Amino acid sequence: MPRKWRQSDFDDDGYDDYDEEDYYEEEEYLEDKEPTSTSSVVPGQSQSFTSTTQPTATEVNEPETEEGLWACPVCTFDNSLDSLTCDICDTPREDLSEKVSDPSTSSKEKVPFKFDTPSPDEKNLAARGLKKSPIRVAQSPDDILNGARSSMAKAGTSKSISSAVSKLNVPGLSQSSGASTSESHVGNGSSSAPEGELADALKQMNVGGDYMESKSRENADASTSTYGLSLESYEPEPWMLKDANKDSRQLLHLIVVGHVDAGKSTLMGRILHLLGRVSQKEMHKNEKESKQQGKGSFAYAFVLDEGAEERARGVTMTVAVAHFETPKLRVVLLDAPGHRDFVPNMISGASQADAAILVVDASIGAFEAGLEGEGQGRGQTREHAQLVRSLGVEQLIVAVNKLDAVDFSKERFDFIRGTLQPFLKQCGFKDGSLQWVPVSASEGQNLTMASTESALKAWYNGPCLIELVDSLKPPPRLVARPLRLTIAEVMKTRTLGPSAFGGKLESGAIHSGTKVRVMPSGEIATVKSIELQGQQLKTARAGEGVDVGLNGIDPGMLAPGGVVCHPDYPVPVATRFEVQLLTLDIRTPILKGSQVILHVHHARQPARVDQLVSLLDPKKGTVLRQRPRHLTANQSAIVVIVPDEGVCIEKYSDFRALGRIALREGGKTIAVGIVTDILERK
Ligand SMILES: Nc1nc2c(ncn2[C@@H]2O[C@H](COP(=O)(O)OP(=O)(O)OP(=O)(O)O)[C@@H](O)[C@H]2O)c(=O)[nH]1
Repeated sequence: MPRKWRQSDFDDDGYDDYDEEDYYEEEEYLEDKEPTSTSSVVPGQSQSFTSTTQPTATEVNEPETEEGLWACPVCTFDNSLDSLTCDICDTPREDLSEKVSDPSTSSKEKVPFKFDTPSPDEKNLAARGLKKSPIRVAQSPDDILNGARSSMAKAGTSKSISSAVSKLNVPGLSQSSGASTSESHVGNGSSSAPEGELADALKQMNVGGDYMESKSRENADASTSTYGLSLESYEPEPWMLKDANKDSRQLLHLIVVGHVDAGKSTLMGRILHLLGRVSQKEMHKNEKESKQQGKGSFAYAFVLDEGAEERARGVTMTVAVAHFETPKLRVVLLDAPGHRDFVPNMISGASQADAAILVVDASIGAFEAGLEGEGQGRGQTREHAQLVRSLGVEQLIVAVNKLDAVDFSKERFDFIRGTLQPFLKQCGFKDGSLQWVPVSASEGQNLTMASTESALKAWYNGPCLIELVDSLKPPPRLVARPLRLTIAEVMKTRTLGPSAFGGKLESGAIHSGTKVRVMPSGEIATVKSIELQGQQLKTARAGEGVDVGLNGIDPGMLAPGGVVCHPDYPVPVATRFEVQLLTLDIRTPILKGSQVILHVHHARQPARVDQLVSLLDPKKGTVLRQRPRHLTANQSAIVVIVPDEGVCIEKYSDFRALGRIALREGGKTIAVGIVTDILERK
């Protein structure tokens, strides 16, 4: 029933020297702020969960504003009226926007690096937009479509749709209006204010020589894209928005991460079984096979661990994909491998995720091994938490598993929570986006209904795991942006044909017959058919994970890490780009010329650190030093990366999902970062 991504299983850069220490021990560079809202689930209340699997079109998310709250125009978070800026992304409150300083006179310092907070250029954009026009985000998808239709009727052109959409300022739907959100800002030209801001910041840094030369070269290139059109000129077609809100359930990609053997697959296998997504026959088969292999306790894990080697070793190696539904959500479940050898596969899965469950093993010694680590398989609780946050996941459920092994002890649960919470906050998870739940996967306790175990009931009457999942909020979907469909795996099936792939629509939409450009090759192809869980779809929109068959292209042109795009608005294939990095707990300094493995969405390839541009104060973001000689642990810096081959990448401020990177070396993640500029492209 679950699907496996068929990427190469092992990281190719060796693992034996993996070493873990406390990250961020000295410098808390990620600020903690207390958000104002938490789970909407009523403690103790059980809900029914269906397991229907009919694929439907993606909905457009609908930000709502509740009384006594103000909705952030950028991230849609509902803030208390006491907050002058958004608790999530720091955007100033609308009615205070007049007080936002003019970007042209604002400080040219780089702000502290925080994932998913606006970059300096995003902040300026938001500030300008807020000044120009009040932003209303509480529009329903129907309103959006009606507005778009009436605009269209008046003008009789598809152009009106984009202007109607941009007027509505719905995150993910707005185009290039001044009031656009960080996600909807689509400029890449050198003339844009953010670009000027960056150049000014770089001048302030007094960066000279070849670096500035290549910057100005890029600025000249950037005014027109590879195929002659700037992203700002993009207009969505009517079919992209039609029926976009057909399904009342919103789509959520949920990744399950955690240290090896924490019980991730067992937990998810058990949940799928309880929700009726695994037949009795299949379960009997799993029980029989696990017993035969002397691994009786892995019967539920075998629901997701389908590979022969995975079953023989009792270790998840690739990301398994399964689906289930809750009252509010259609959940795409991504079961990630916990073993350190398969972290690259976990990164690939995390780059698609909207939210995560971090599974922690409560057994004595096992929790400690996941966090601090001794011996071979150490510290993936730590590494996974950092990676999912750095890859854009904000909402995290911590499932404290195997509580049966510690007699459902409240003290043990409290100890784990007390130990892990400060670290997760340092990683950038806000208190309000963190939820904790005690569970036992093997005993089936507190998963889809309240626990029946008296030792647990004695001290816990909060929501069960699936209720917490139901309370997660899917992000806005970028339906009205140019198509970006990342390729996760390449396949060949009877129905999809020889040139087929599975991947996620990060933006835009496709239907059969759509012409697309496959990057990095630049080849044009036609969409033959689209499938979701083996069933044909006419249209797929941003947020969907689908399988797509193409006509008119050689299968050799498709590879994981590629991106299928609108023919006129292809993703840049960068050969040199600038990133704002955070180094992790590294023992070997990063030098100019250091060789690394670059990970971005599903792409991974060797790369070189070409320049160390500046070292930043991790708290203030101000430049501490230009051209540092090396980078050590827990530092923030601007660096230039040169991949061995061109890589499909976007500026973080243009398309977040394609602008987050991780650098690994020697089997260890050494730095995470965001793309701030593309300096050279193919
Ligand atoms: N006592 C106890 N054992 C559990 C529980 N959940 C899982 N296990 C056991 O833990 C072992 C590992 O479980 P898996 O589900 O394979 O763990 P995993 O985290 O998916 O492993 P990887 O994906 O390989 O990292 C198996 O023997 C399970 O039976 C639990 O709630 N209680």
